[in-house]
Amino acid sequence: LRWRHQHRGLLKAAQQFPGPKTLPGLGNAMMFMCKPEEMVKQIKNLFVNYGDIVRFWLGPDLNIVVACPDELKVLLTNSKMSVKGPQYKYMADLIGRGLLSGSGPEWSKHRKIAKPNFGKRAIESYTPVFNDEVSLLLEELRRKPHDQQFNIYRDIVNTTSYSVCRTLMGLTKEQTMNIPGLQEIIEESPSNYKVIFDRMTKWYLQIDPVFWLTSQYRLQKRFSKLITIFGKDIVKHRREHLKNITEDFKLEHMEMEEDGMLSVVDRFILSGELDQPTMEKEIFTVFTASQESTAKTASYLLLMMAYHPDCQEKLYNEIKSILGDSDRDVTDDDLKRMPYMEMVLKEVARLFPIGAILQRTVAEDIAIRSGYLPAGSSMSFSVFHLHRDPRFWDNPDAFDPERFNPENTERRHQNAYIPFSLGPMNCLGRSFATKLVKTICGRILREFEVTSQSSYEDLRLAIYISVVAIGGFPVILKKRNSTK
Ligand code: HEM
Repeated sequence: LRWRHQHRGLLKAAQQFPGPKTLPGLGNAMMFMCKPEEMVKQIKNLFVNYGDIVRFWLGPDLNIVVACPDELKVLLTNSKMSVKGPQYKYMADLIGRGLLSGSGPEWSKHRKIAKPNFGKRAIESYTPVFNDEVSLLLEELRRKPHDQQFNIYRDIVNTTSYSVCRTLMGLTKEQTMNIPGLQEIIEESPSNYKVIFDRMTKWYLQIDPVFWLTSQYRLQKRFSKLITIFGKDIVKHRREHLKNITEDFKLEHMEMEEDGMLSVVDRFILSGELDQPTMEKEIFTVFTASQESTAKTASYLLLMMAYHPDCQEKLYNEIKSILGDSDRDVTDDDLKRMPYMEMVLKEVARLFPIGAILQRTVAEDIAIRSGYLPAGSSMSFSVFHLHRDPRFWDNPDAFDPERFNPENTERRHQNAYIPFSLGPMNCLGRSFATKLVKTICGRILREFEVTSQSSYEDLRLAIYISVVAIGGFPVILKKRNSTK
């Protein structure tokens, strides 16, 4: 009763929006007590049954789900919306309250420090490392038994992880190979994302003493130790490296707006703004935000090519016309001349967004349609559902890169496509990810034809923070005759 009295403003404001019936104490939390695969359907039903601005309660948290793209754009670009939602606190155990799950002065300071490494000039400087890592990947793929199906994500995620360590972290190849626990971190990351998502969606796991009794907690604790050691090792290497760099060089490069001569870790150290534990968490944040997302996107792209041989043929012809028959490095110029690759990647990011459901805290009342989002509530949005909303996409579940040809791009709803989110909290690594995915896929598809024993209709998806392919990424690679 006291809670109802204290929050009467929020309760009253909630009445502006339609939504499902609530249970005392739990609100609508039971809605998410389902298999992850069913969650996609549950959320869709909300929009079908209640329209495109819907309220639901996760215990005491009022969530307003906005599914109309124009309103979403206005909201996401509003500075009153630059606070991450309450569900991000379950990420904070592993990654702290900084770049990815934080808000306010700490988030903005860290984002500003890291930003030069994601500018155009910095991204250009990563070309040799990306290509070197993809060459190693190709060697690995050439060794795969002929005609055998395998989960290509497992190979690609090593490439993306090593690429991140050798660019954003500033490590050498040898240092990367010797980071303690790196392989375990790569392998255990997916189950740890699932723990975070389970806590976000299962009300009983949000009660700390209950969570502490679970095997998920033990898994998270073990993982937390691994990432601390990982962060410490990287900081140690970079502190040693920085001892040999002149002060003038450091000053000059710290001031540049776009620059890859210092790594993100160097910038964290030189800024003097982060203490050691915060730095370790931010290092893991950068690592985890980048290696899994790019590996998954590249794997989805290759799987879609296996499922859609006509698209693969078109893409192969484009790649071959630019790279020819030799296994040479892919440059920025090459990538600029691959418009079909761009269309395919956009379609992949439409169907399988990495940030599937996102949330912001409403810091002050914000007008929306004839009402307002009340301060203290959360605004949630499902990028997954927006990208498959039949109001904005014909035959939305079909894979069709032609949606993104210049003519159709002109015609489609501009705000209904937000794979990297929007506004001040949009993705920092967009150009990094796009280039790495294209380099990986361009060189694999030039050398191999990709097929699969399964088909697009067999693909089963679930949402655990990002969109997960339940059966993995099963492909068969066949070397093309013309490649050397
Ligand atoms: C295809 C790959 C990627 C996709 C689709 C993607 C997508 C996203 C999305 C949707 C967000 C918004 C999250 C939110 O609002 O809660 C985000 C945030 C972020 N991403 Fe990415 N991302 C990708 C790759 C990367 C890479 C390579 C990095 C490199 C470090 C990165 C770093 C970040 C960071 C730091 C944020 C937090 C931004 C902030 O809140 O200020 N991402 N990303």
